[in-house]
Amino acid sequence: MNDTITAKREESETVIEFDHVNWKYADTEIPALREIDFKVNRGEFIGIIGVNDSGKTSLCRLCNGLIPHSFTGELSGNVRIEGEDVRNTQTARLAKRSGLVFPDPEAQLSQLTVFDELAFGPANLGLPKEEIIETVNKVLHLMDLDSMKSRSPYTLSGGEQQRVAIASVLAMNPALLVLDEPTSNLDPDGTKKIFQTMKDLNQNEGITVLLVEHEIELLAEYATRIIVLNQGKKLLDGTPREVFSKIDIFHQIGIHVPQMTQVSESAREDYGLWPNQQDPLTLSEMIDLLNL
Ligand SMILES: Nc1ncnc2c1ncn2[C@@H]1O[C@H](COP(=O)(O)OP(=O)(O)OP(=O)(O)O)[C@@H](O)[C@H]1O
Repeated sequence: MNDTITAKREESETVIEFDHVNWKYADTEIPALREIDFKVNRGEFIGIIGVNDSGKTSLCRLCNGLIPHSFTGELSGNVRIEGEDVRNTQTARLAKRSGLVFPDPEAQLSQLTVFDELAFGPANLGLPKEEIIETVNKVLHLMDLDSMKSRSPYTLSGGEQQRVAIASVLAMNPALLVLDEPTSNLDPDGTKKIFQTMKDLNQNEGITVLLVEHEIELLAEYATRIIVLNQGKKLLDGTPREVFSKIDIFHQIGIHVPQMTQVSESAREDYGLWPNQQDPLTLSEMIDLLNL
């Protein structure tokens, strides 16, 4: 790896910027995304929430140039990844800046061994062999996959396959990791492990994370910022505490807030408890609130 994944990047603070973005697929009437406007700073861990069809996957596709390069439709506004406009930049070049992980890891795997899977992207970029080997070994170690490097990715469990899919994206040394419902096929343990891996990559390796998820409790615990999409529009954007305090809005759009927040709000509304306290987001915050 030229600049290893642990090395500090010199580039600007903004990793990705959506500037009044509208997107409509060619064969549809209603735009999938409308007036989407936000910036992601280096080091953020962003959770994206929304009901079905709210535009989450479309937003992910814009984050690495799949839209507009692999989908036809109408795009207005600008998406810039580390300053480069996705419209004018080849997807191979964008892949070095922003990596996308899909819900179904198997669909993302294609090689005979885990090692080859990780080497595939860097090899396509034409990197020298020694550099590829060094990079792959580093990422295998980082993702705790050393013992599996000679195995076929198809013989691994769902959680292991998802780690390989993430590792193969990391081997491209992106500044931004975009994950579209990566835990949708995993059990609770596998899901928690993916969240913990994301936290480690974010905090220890400086990788900016944008994670589409339905796991509200885990997002409340791990994300530094939450964006809520609804009908293709950005409805809420703020820290988990700011966003999940809008309980009425969550009820309206049909998404639940963290259980502890809901219980705390009911306790205040129905029993007049802790009238001036902030609602907790997690169990440990609830324990603090109860002075246990
Ligand atoms: N390839 C496509 N061609 C045409 N329309 C599409 C395509 N992909 C998505 N759409 C439409 O765009 C809108 C937003 O879909 P998108 O998949 O981005 O939402 P989502 O929030 O990820 O949904 P889900 O949670 O169900 O995956 C929907 O109306 C969907 O039908």
